[in-house]
Amino acid sequence: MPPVIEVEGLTKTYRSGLQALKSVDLTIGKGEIFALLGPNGAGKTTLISIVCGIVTPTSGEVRVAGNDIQKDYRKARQLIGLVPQELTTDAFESVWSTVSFSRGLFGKAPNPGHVERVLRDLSLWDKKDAKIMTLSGGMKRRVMIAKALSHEPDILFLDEPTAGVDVELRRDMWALVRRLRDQGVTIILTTHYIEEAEEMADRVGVILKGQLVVVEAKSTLMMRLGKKTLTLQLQEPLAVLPPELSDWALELKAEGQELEYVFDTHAERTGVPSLLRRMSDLGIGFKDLSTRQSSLEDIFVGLVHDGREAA
Ligand SMILES: Nc1ncnc2c1ncn2[C@@H]1O[C@H](COP(=O)(O)OP(=O)(O)OP(=O)(O)O)[C@@H](O)[C@H]1O
Repeated sequence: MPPVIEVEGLTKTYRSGLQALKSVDLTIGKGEIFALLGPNGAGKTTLISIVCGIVTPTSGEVRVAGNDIQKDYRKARQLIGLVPQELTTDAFESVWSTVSFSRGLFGKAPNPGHVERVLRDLSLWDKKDAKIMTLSGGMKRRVMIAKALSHEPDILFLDEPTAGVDVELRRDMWALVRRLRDQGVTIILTTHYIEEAEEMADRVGVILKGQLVVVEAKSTLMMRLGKKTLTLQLQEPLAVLPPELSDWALELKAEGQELEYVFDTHAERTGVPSLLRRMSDLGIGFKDLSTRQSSLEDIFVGLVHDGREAA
């Protein structure tokens, strides 16, 4: 996959003195769906705003399809569609004219066929003559996406695309993102919703306090950091954990009826067979057992927690 976005040693210190990005390195390949995850204030918007040329970096380099975002700004910017977090559309314009106008801003010749396709893809076709101010919040968000796609960008940035939207729109957006990817568009989305990254992304980057702490293929991230939880449903409830089981990280749940053991699937010894043997020796029987792979959410919570502890 040839690189389409290259970020090297990127830092941003706002005038207030706040360091929002601390030497970020990141390469994104053509046609990837990349999710940038992080809590509020981590630096996600700052990072994408720099790549889109809205915020000036303090130091470092960013290239978009080989074009330096400062020296070759117009070339770089033309390749990018940005759907910002906030809705900023002209209330009095119609959907059709605002989307067509956006295309013109990038110096592209009118192409009513393309605008129609975009509006149809976003279920906006029957609203094409409606004034923006008469649309619902979800529809306005669709218009923002239509604007970002109006000039046929190779790269689409979605800054928290589904914050505050209903389930239906979220599903539509996911479907749209997949279609765009199939057409070869590279997609970078920022999100707080782990489920969004888990559902959509090929790779995930986690940003904490301006530092990109992890960049991994989603599947690798889940495997590398993934833990499994073993739940044993006990035949007889336990009031307390027997001291003989203190070698295992166990927790009693469901009023003593369940025993939960979290283990690392990649550890040389998971501790599961020895735990079961010891329980049998102690006469602690179980009716049923199940295991659950930790989700990206568990991983993320763990990372945020570790990040806070390290800070
Ligand atoms: N124009 C600005 N001037 C000063 N500080 C800013 C400015 N914009 C953002 N910041 C600060 O930079 C840090 C990173 O903000 P940023 O918006 O990039 O985070 P984010 O990860 O996108 O957060 P959120 O998920 O809340 O959108 C925050 O501490 C924020 O307050």
